[in-house]
Amino acid sequence: MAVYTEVPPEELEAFLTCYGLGPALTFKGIAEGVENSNFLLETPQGRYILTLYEKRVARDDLPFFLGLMEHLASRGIACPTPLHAEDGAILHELAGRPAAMVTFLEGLWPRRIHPFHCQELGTHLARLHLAGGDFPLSRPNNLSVTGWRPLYEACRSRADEVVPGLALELGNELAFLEAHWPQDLPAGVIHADLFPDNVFFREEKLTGLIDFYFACNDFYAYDLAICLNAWCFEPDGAFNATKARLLLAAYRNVRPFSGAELDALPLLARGASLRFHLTRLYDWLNHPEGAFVQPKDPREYLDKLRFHQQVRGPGAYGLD
Ligand SMILES: Nc1ncnc2c1ncn2[C@@H]1O[C@H](COP(=O)(O)OP(=O)(O)O)[C@@H](O)[C@H]1O
Ligand SMILES: N[C@@H](CCOP(=O)(O)O)C(=O)O
Repeated sequence: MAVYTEVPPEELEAFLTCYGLGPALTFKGIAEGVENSNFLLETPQGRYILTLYEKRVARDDLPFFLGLMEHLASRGIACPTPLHAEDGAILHELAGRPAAMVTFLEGLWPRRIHPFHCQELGTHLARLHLAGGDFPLSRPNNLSVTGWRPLYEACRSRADEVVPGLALELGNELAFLEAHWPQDLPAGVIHADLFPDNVFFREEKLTGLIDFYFACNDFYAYDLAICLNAWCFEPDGAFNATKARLLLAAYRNVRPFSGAELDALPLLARGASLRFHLTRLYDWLNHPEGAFVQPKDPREYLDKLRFHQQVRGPGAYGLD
């Protein structure tokens, strides 16, 4: 359940008045999500999502995230559009937290991934990358290679409680990635967390991309590597090369990638595996007793990492 902060009704009413909206016909906390408190709001003017930003989202990053959504939406990307209040600002305060309202997107995220989902995703990811090309703000990826060692060090002493020998295995992988991480692939704004629960579909068409709160500037192909991991493994852990081929082929129909990007994919996929393994491992080892958000299993991403360590070239992802 991701409602960390409750909103008193009188504060909500005053907040909505600032947007020229109101009154709330319904106002419900949304159980899904991890980072922030989200509410579905119905008003006579339509449906909106109200988000209160919790501790893990830095306030200074909010202009980047909200500005990016506005920029992408204005270029036809199916993402939430932030609402401006009557004072012109997007970001306000509610119940003691930074707060914003965005448009509601139709569709549902897929609980079971079919090949057509991967194909649609590839097309829309490439469009997102192109549309972000002239976004004027930038934000470094603090969860790229330089961010992994502090996370590793924070987990190291207890990692073997999760998998015997894990601290050594991760230490070796980290050293390898630090030594070989690419320097100069094509880069720009990436989503950086485009998991199935952040992508909505209706019938077989993609209708929405949400949750831009890890978006940053990094290699475009790293975003693809994140998606390969999140969309192209079956629940039993097997890699599905057909899904990967559809994802990558649809992407390159819109934004062709260079030979260097293609060659780097196995390494980027290892890095993307380590990134999500480490954040999950940290949360697994540090979540408070009785917390209402269940931490995700870090072992899933260890298995993905081990798969990519065996890959010898992009052919394993269904490409030539
Ligand atoms: N713009 C939107 N339109 C429709 N539903 C949304 C929208 N934004 C968020 N949601 C709903 O809220 C849930 C949590 O949102 P998300 O951004 O993933 O939260 P968190 O950042 O806390 O992980 C989503 O799974 C979805 O059900
Ligand atoms: N996608 C990450 C966790 C981030 O959660 P989200 O609800 O903000 O997408 C993972 O699976 O580890």
